[in-house]
Amino acid sequence: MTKPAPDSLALLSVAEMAGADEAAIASGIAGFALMERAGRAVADAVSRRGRPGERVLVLCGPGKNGGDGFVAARLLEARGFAITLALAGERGQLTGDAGEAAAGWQGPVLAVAEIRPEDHAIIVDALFGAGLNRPLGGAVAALVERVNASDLPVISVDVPSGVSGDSGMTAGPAIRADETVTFFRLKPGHLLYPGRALCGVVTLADIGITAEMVFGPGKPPPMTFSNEPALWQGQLPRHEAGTHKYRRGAVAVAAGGLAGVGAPRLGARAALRIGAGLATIICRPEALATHAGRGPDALMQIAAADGAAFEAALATRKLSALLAGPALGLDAMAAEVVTAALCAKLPLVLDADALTVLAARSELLEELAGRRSVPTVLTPHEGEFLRLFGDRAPYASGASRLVRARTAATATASVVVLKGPDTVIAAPDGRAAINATGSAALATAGSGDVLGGIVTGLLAQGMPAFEAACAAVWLHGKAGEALGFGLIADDLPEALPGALRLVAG
Ligand SMILES: NC(=O)C1=CN([C@@H]2O[C@H](COP(=O)(O)OP(=O)(O)OC[C@H]3O[C@@H](n4cnc5c(N)ncnc54)[C@H](O)[C@@H]3O)[C@@H](O)[C@H]2O)[C@@H](O)CC1
Ligand SMILES: Nc1ncnc2c1ncn2[C@@H]1O[C@H](COP(=O)(O)OP(=O)(O)O)[C@@H](O)[C@H]1O
Ligand SMILES: [K+]
Repeated sequence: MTKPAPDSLALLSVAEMAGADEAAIASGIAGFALMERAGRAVADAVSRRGRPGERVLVLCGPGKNGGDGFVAARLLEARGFAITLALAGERGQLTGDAGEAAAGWQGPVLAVAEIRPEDHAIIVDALFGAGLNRPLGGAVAALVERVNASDLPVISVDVPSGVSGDSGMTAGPAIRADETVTFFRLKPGHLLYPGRALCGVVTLADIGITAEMVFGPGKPPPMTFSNEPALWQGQLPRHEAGTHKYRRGAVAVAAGGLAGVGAPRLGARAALRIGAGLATIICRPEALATHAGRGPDALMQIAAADGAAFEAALATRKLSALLAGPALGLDAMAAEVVTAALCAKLPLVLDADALTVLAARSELLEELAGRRSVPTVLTPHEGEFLRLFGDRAPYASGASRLVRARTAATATASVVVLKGPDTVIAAPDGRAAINATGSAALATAGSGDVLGGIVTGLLAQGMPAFEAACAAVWLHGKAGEALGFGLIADDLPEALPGALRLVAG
């Protein structure tokens, strides 16, 4: 039995956050007390950026997000800030806790159409949060455009107005914040683009909701996480002094012909760097001499002329995991290799050409992967995902990356790594993690081949598939961060020892 994932890394959907609020209220905290603390956290964020006497514009919406804004306005005025407060909607609309918060504000309430953001030093965006249910329109949309054009510091309450907390997506205009103050736990929309970029710095505030209230005994465990080491660090491979190379795991990488000797080698090199004991390239006969003439010398190579020879090669190498895809090719032999790989009883990573070979045949993948008793990991980027699963519901590119990755993982009984600046890792059991390491420096040829090799190397060492994929994505990102711009994919495997030191126990 593995330890459950730490709830501190949980990302809560909007509905789960509403449940957390209810759980807190059921345990005896008044809803208004939560709002009071939320408003105070926002006021504190403003106080850290500004000085008393400065003009602060507080934009309030008609729901509880607006309620937080009214509380912040009251506290900031008491601290000596000069407040302009505008309300999107009618004061009479504000009910419950938000009504109580509005009643505590003694100052004038202006209409949004009258507001000139540029007359202020700081803007608080408390227009819409978890309750956003349609695109911003009318006077509010126009105000949002004026706020964004003002270039003034904006602090958003919970999420930038116009951003979905569940998906990070926008369906119309949205606030571009410098800081977003949110409560208890982050939401997926804080980590998924474009939400992540629109949030600015995210500040997580304690408003009195405790983990015990929300995740205590009898409550469903969280299923969505921020990809941090605490999620998988305990499952990283550990090797005792007496180990030997086969115990550290033997990786094979299925390669193509002469046209693509680089990509599989990047994968194999990464597998060795992450700790696999051996790595062998299985290539077409015409590429064997070229592979043999290239470094590193630790790599081995054998030739296979057809699918049967490939299967035979898999059987002779005491293998622990297989990577198929980088520069595999798209011909009939590549298709045979992919089928053989899916039928072999070996933990498997399918990337690049292997995913394209299966393009628009996701039902074949579902059938073959569904029969496997050992882990399968798919590592598509957006283009490969689209080719494989198409653009229809529930995979349509208009749907959240989190939903699409999860749906694909369940359908294919595989761990799906949907790559991008906000890579999503999803397991067939419903768990998912969103990654935040890395930078645009990783958007370079061969970077994904290295990632495939890292996952394979961790699988070869016996790490469970979801944790292996999460660890690989995080470490790949850290290797990219350490190298920065100027990196090429060849550098990434060499930066893995440094990234590993960050998490070595
Ligand atoms: N107990 C709680 O639930 C807590 C909630 N808090 C705050 O409460 C917020 C959620 O409050 P609500 O559920 O009231 O939701 P919101 O305040 O986000 O929005 C509510 C209202 O806006 C309307 N609306 C949605 N999209 C619109 C659009 N595009 N144009 C015009 N109107 C639109 C909705 O119909 C609804 O009436 C959180 O984001 C957070 O800021 C905090 O006070 C902390 C405690
Ligand atoms: N802007 C970005 N920020 C962070 N990581 C990125 C960014 N763009 C790409 N990456 C990462 O770089 C890798 C690129 O992989 P892939 O698209 O398969 O490239 P290739 O096929 O050239 O190897 C993925 O791990 C992806 O998550
Ligand atoms: K907001």
